[in-house]
Amino acid sequence: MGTTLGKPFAGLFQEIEPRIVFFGLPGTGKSSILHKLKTGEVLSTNMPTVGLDMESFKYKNSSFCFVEMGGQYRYKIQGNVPDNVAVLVYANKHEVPGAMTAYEISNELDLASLRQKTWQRNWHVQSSCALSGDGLHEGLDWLLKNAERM
Ligand SMILES: Nc1nc2c(ncn2[C@@H]2O[C@H](COP(=O)(O)OP(=O)(O)OP(=O)(O)O)[C@@H](O)[C@H]2O)c(=O)[nH]1
Ligand SMILES: [Mg+2]
Repeated sequence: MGTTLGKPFAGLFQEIEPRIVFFGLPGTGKSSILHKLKTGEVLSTNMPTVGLDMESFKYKNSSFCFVEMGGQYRYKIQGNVPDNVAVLVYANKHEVPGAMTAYEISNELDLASLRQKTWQRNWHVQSSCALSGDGLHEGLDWLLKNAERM
């Protein structure tokens, strides 16, 4: 699943607070990731997100506002991601036996060639587990560092 970070980091939104669009296949753990980041707790419900949902929280003195797009097919969004955004891919459920590594996923998505074609769009794949919290803050750290450069 991917997140794109907009400006002040110029890009998807022209707002004071950075907004992050969070999308991915259904059931990949988007709501679980946001809940864990916001509360430190494991999300106890197992309900697909209807339409979209928004979660805001602070991390390292920065405010994050995530807009989760429900992953079910009927909520599928069309359109292109602008070039000048930071794109973080959470490779979630990494503790599940047989899960692809971050390296395998970046190969599968052919991120290296994408970086050459649109040099402004910076990508990163972060392995994560929304149950233990592994990798979640590392993803935010990457966003903070890379958004500042845009
Ligand atoms: N094993 C494992 N299960 C996870 C992980 N993250 C989420 N889950 C489980 O995956 C299921 C779906 O999680 P959600 O967070 O609702 O997934 P979602 O991407 O928000 O789904 P939609 O809103 O339908 O797009 C739940 O049963 C979660 O407990 C993880 O890192 N590891
Ligand atoms: Mg959800």
